[in-house]
Amino acid sequence: MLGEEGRLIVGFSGGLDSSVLLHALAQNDGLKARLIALHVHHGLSPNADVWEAHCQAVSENLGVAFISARVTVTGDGNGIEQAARNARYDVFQQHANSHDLVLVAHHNDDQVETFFQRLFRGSGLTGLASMAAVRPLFDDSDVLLVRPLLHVSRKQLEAYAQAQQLAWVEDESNTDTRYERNWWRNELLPQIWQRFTGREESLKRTLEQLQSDQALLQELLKPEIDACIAYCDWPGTNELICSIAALNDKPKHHRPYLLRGWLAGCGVPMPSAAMLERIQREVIEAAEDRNPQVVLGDICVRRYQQHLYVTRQLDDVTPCIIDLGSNTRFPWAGSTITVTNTSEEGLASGRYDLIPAYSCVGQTLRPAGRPQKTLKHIWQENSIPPWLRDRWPLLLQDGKLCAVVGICNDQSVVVAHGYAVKWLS
Ligand SMILES: Nc1ncnc2c1ncn2[C@@H]1O[C@H](COP(=O)(O)OP(=O)(O)OP(=O)(O)O)[C@@H](O)[C@H]1O
Repeated sequence: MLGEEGRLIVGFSGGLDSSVLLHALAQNDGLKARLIALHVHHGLSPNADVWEAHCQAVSENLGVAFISARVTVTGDGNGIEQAARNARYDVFQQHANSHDLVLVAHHNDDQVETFFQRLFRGSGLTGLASMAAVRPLFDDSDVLLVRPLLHVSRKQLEAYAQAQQLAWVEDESNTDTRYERNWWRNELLPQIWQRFTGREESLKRTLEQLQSDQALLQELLKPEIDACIAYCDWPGTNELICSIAALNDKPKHHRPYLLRGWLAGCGVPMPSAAMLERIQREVIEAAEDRNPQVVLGDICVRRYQQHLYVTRQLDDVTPCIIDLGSNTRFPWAGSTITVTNTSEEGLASGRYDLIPAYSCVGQTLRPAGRPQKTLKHIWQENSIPPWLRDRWPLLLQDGKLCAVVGICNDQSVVVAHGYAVKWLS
């Protein structure tokens, strides 16, 4: 899989698994020159600095390039595990390019733990198929994440580490059974294997079968999913939207699979059957005149003009004064507004109030050569989705509405050399 220019970036925690992976790869001189040990310092453990120093020392001993990246992670319980994983994968993405492979040291015992965790979450085929040996780092990423040790057991890794006299760090949280994975690992799976001695191979085969069933299903569904998907560029909105007409065109029993495929493309990991059912009943089938929505964790699925959208929670906005003559970028509702000089007609430089539309009730605006417009007209004419209307940024000069950012300017403020204003997502 590795092209001539590619590097092998190993996610190196300093634990047993990634220590074995890094050591084994470094035994090959050809690969060693292309190896990078990438450590993510999550700052969650009081020992985080010690682990980082350990990883650096091991890498140097092996003669492997080492990078450490510090991240800030917040949350609690299982939430913090997910937040740490997300932060880690963002770091992997930042350090890799499309020629590189990112390697992590998940092994067969991890795979089995993942399977049982998902079984008790009511996952379907996609979830139960557990971790893929190779997949894109993110759905829209051109970097591959590879798990070369997925068929190797923890016992085999321990045997290798002992034979090679490797030193590794133990994450003290690994014994904390408040974390779901640790409970499976330390409490239940040992009992299962004691009762079903030698059955690891059967479970391995089951998982392989589930993976190939899943791959086949994805291949067969891809053309149908592609037919349902369109692109949009609203701020705070995932760029993939789903056409309800296209969805309804497909057999009813295909629709949950198509919704799942669309949501996976939006980076929403494995929604449950109950969530898909709610999207169908409360959003797709809601009355015509409604603006239905279903909240799933920190995202929201909405309907607008016969399309389904995934939106983030939009940040609050505070009115501010901006100077178009000097500044060019302003944070807004988790987005950024850019104001650029243009030779086309635009706004005169000077000081403006930038306010969200909800605090500008009743104002009207007259685009050049057109009749007076209310904000409602402007939203409708430009198909602005309802959830963005209240937060849309408006520019006021001396208390008078002069521009709906990125959409239109009032004729009174148009000058020959001005500024174009754009709301970036
Ligand atoms: N701090 C870290 N820095 C770099 N890579 C890491 C770090 N922690 C974990 N990894 C990589 O991820 C692999 C899996 O680690 P771990 O099982 O702790 O992570 P996880 O993403 O929480 O996995 P799971 O999905 O199995 O819970 C490790 O073998 C290692 O390759």
